[in-house]
Amino acid sequence: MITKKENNVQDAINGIENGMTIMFGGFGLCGIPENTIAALVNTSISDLTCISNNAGVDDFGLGLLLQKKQIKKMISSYVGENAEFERQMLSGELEVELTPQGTLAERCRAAQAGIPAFFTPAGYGTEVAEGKEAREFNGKMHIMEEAFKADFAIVKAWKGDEAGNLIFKGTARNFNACMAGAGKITIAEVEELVPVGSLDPNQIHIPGIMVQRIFQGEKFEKRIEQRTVRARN
Ligand SMILES: CC(=O)CC(=O)O
Repeated sequence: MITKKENNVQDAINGIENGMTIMFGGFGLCGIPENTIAALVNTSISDLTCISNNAGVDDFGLGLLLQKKQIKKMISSYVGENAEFERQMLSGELEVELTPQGTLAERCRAAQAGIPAFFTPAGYGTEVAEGKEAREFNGKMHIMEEAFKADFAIVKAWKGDEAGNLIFKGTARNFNACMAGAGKITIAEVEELVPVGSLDPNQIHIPGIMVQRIFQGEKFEKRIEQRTVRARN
């Protein structure tokens, strides 16, 4: 059996370089690959294009990479809770491509499944449709969206084994499930890395073939409450 286990996060991120396109799983502050993000923050890697549902908050998630100005472009759906993101976008320092949330998910899933493009009605007649092929299906206009092309996909799971099989917990499944296998190399950080054979095959959400590198994260924060409070204020 080929082991995909990396001994630490530094080994897991080997090969990530300036200017690359990287997908990050997570929704809200749930299921964020935070150990990998922390390791990237400790490098001088810059000019990244990040594909992620959100841009984190000021002190968590992709917000940490934004603070260090390591991101050149964000492709996201929901970006409303990060002051530094807003500042960089309005000043023109950061390129931003906003995309409907379902389209974002499907562009990941298409990349995962090897489907080059698909048609969706979301965004037709808006700025999102600019420059895209439009076609009518069943009396309704659709636009063509292309699968993402990412150098790395970085996901967070609850449990995984050395063959890369993954189990997510609760809502942390979110974008992690459609991003696993959607980059040239998928890195999975897990709360618990277990020997092959110890996961119940019926519980596995992502088969190991989608994952090239796996490691056990050292520290996972519980941040849901903090963001709920911020959002209300
Ligand atoms: C509302 C959302 O789309 C959640 C997020 O911040 O990812």
